[in-house]
Amino acid sequence: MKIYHSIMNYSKIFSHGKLFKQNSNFKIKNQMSKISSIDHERTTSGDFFVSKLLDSFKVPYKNQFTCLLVRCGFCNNTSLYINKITGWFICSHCLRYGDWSIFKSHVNKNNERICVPTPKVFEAGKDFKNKADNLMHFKSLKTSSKKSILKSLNMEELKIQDLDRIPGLYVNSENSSLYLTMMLNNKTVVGYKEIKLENSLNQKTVPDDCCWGIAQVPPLTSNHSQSAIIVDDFKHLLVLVGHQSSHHIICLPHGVRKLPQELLPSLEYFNRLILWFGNDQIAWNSARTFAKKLIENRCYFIRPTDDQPSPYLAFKLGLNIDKILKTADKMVHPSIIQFSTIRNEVYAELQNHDKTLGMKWTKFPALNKIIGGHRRGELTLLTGPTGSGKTTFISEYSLDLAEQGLPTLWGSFEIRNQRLAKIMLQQFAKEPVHLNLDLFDNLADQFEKLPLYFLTFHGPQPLNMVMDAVVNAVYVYDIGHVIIDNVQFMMGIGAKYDMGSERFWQQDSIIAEFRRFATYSNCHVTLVMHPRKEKDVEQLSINSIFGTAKATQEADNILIIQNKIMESLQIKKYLQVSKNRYSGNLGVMSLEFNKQSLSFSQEKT
Ligand SMILES: Nc1ncnc2c1ncn2[C@@H]1O[C@H](COP(=O)(O)OP(=O)(O)OP(=O)(O)O)[C@@H](O)[C@H]1O
Repeated sequence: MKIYHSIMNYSKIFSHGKLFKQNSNFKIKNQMSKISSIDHERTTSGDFFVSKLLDSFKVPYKNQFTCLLVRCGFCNNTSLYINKITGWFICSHCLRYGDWSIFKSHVNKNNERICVPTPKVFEAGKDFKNKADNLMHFKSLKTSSKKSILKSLNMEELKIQDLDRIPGLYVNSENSSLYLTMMLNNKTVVGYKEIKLENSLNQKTVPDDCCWGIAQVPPLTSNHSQSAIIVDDFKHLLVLVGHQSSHHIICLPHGVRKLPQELLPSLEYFNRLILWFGNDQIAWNSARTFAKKLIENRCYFIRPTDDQPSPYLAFKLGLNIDKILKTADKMVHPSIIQFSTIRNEVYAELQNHDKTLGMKWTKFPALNKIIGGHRRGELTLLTGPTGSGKTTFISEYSLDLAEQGLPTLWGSFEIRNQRLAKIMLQQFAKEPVHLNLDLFDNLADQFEKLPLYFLTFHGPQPLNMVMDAVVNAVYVYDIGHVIIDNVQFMMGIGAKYDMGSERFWQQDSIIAEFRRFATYSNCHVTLVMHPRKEKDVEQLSINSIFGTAKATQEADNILIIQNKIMESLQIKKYLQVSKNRYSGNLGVMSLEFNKQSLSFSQEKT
């Protein structure tokens, strides 16, 4: 079975800048053909077919954690990694890379359409090489310069000689910036981090969108150790290098924001990965999501309690780093557990009670009060009368979270992505963009940096196609929030309200599938649904949701946009929280619409 993946990152479209000024349809089609169409073959159970296909072509492979390792047909080294889930591949020696269809065309000798993969050119690596003439390796600096660097980083207590063993640490000639190289399989420089010493919070990763490597420091005691501690910031890496010597220490290029599949080959060597991120909810969620991608049974986690903060904070508070490392727990628990197994996790949740309530909306404080926040792994239903503003509201609601860094995937089955993006851009700009087109380029530059992705599906789609794209996006882009607008359009029943029993059954299976997906992937799913046809004057309730009771039973949260007709015949709107499984709090939030910014925000401007 061939399944075509249809995900596009809107930033890719905006990167052409003049979307609304030029012939947008043509540009978008062009972009889509590049980004979509990852040719997949899966078994009926949904597993990727790579290994089976390699078997059938008699291609020997070594089964690793996330990839299969094969002999490269171009350079003849056993250094070609194929991702087991997506089929994407790279040879760490000749740097040829591509998607599964390219690889497959090569091994399938009968195939007439052979695509030749091109070696990857790492622009950031070249850029670093150009800079290198003006850089000095940290190890070769004078002691006084090293001390002053540590002072700028507020880490004077670290021993200089410990930092000398970081292979990729450089300083510029003005002693104003540190550079930490990111390597693919410890061989090729593919990117770097630049840290301004006057303010170490001012750091950037090059390339910022998707770096294919990691920073890695080998252990002192034995180079054969296959255990690594993974951190999300260079400061944590420095602290750990100064405090322990038996594990490799790895710094991720994009912190807890994302873990691109392209850097997974660099982590294949390790059979034990200790994930030590900060002790906030975002870090904790990322650790759990990353562990799934890294293969859970080799992952251990430093649970985020007050006495186990991030490595840098632990160092500043004088805590015992070795002791904290010893608490690293396995991610995977057996099917049957006792309280002792989850005791630490429960303690961490109790200690971080406010953080476990979820990510707060900046624009909807009233919603924070009722629901607590936006939590991963939950299913939310949003309904409301036709034209009441469901799309407009959920667009702003999701944008608020994406602006705080939550990778978000939109499935807009009812309106075209261009229209949705236009709404979002107006909400982002807080003013009508069409009245001030000069703002467009600047706005689009900022907007394209948001972790927003859009399914290219429009109109009715089979559930398996949609789920396939969604599951793939979660894997590739670390999506934490999926929005489907709306379920009836996806099913192909548009605004018709007469559902036969088959339709009910179909909708139930869609909801059950998204429920399972949300729980398993620790990803929040928001489904927009039409209500049943009711008289316009009637207030909607949980029972007004389209379909059987399944939808309302499966949902964790139910949000209803209500129209209230005042005596003055004005229509006032409010959002009613009719179900909240987490805390049980129910309530209403008034919705004041600002037509200029298409916003319901309660934020004071
Ligand atoms: N509170 C409001 N007052 C006035 N206009 C609004 C309000 N909310 C949304 N709108 C406008 O109404 C139109 C329809 O909004 P929207 O598409 O968000 O509704 P919807 O409930 O998703 O519609 P549908 O039922 O067709 O899916 C849009 O032009 C939007 O700008």
